[in-house]
Amino acid sequence: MNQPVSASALDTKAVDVEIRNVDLSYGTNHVLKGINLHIKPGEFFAFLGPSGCGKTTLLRLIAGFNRADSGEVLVGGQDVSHLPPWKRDVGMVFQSYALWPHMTVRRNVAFGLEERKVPKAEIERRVTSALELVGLAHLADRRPSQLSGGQQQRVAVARTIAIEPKVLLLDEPLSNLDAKMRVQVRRELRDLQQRLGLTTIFVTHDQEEANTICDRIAVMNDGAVQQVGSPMELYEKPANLFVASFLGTANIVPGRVIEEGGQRVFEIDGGLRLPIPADAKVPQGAKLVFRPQHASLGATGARDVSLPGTVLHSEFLGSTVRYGVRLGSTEVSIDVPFQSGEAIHKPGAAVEVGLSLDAAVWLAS
Ligand SMILES: Nc1ncnc2c1ncn2[C@@H]1O[C@H](COP(=O)(O)OP(=O)(O)OP(=O)(O)O)[C@@H](O)[C@H]1O
Repeated sequence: MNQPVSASALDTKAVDVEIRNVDLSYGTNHVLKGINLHIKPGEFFAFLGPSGCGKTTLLRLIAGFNRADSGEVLVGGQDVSHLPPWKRDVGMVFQSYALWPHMTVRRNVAFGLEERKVPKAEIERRVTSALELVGLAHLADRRPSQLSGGQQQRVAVARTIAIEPKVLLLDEPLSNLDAKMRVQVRRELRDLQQRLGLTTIFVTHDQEEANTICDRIAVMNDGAVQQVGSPMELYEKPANLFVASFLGTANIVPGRVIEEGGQRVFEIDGGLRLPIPADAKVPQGAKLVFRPQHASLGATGARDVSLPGTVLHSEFLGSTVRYGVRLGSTEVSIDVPFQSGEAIHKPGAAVEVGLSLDAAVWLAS
């Protein structure tokens, strides 16, 4: 998909997508719970969450394959909640690609346009443009079985963009590819999306995939949106423990807030204490959360507090060493930059754990 082909051959105008107060149940299974989202025109947006949290159900709702029990879906300001899929100007790429095995690549891409009774010359023009955009023009006469997984995925994308949707919906489009292809194809998808400027919604349970290609992410759990933000916002300012632990490694340390000499202090389970910064918000029942790189061992860098810990194990990762350290009664992960020739602490070693309080947060579940 990396040919320098102009996207202007296909008519794709960016629109926004709004999901308002959507609820959906399958029988007694309440799958989507009061979803509100606003996806901006031209945005590459991800629904990210664990298996079964409702991502695909929400995507299919936007496509028109599912109906909400209540709430609305707006595309470009128009309420499409009661329109069938083919009248919504949205195109969906399915996880399985759903290509016709007996048709050539060209016929697969043309099929949706023929169904829509698009004039022949127009079909020819759009199919050629879509195949050029995904870099498959030279394979137009092959059948899907004669293509690699990545190429089949591109056919599925070409077939969808040929119908000139206003919104592109991608349901785990990389899940059938091996790890190396996934990295390549996700870059191609991002590149294509930017050239087309097409509002795109991407479903994945893989945080790295969402982080690397999406502008913003809605983190979902158990049918509800937990937080919406850029990958960096979600990583640095998670709204709750679920988001903190779903995006990257987070140390989650239980304890309680106590008063000591007129100052709030956090007493970690196991008895260690650290001051809580005056401006820190600490919800009821909150736990201390920090990333492995926001702590240090021994004299490696000045930190705000120093607490005694015991090394449990270590992993040499090349540029860093990841230590498992007991802090109070909790095990935490601490990443220490590796300096050539430096000794690695052995299990059982007593260490001073330095903590940067401005990078720590207190979060409730
Ligand atoms: N057609 C259906 N009938 C009944 N229950 C369904 C149906 N489709 C999905 N579900 C249920 O709805 C919930 C959400 O499913 P959904 O496929 O939206 O989750 P998901 O987050 O996309 O998961 P995955 O990453 O595994 O695809 C699950 O409990 C699932 O079993």
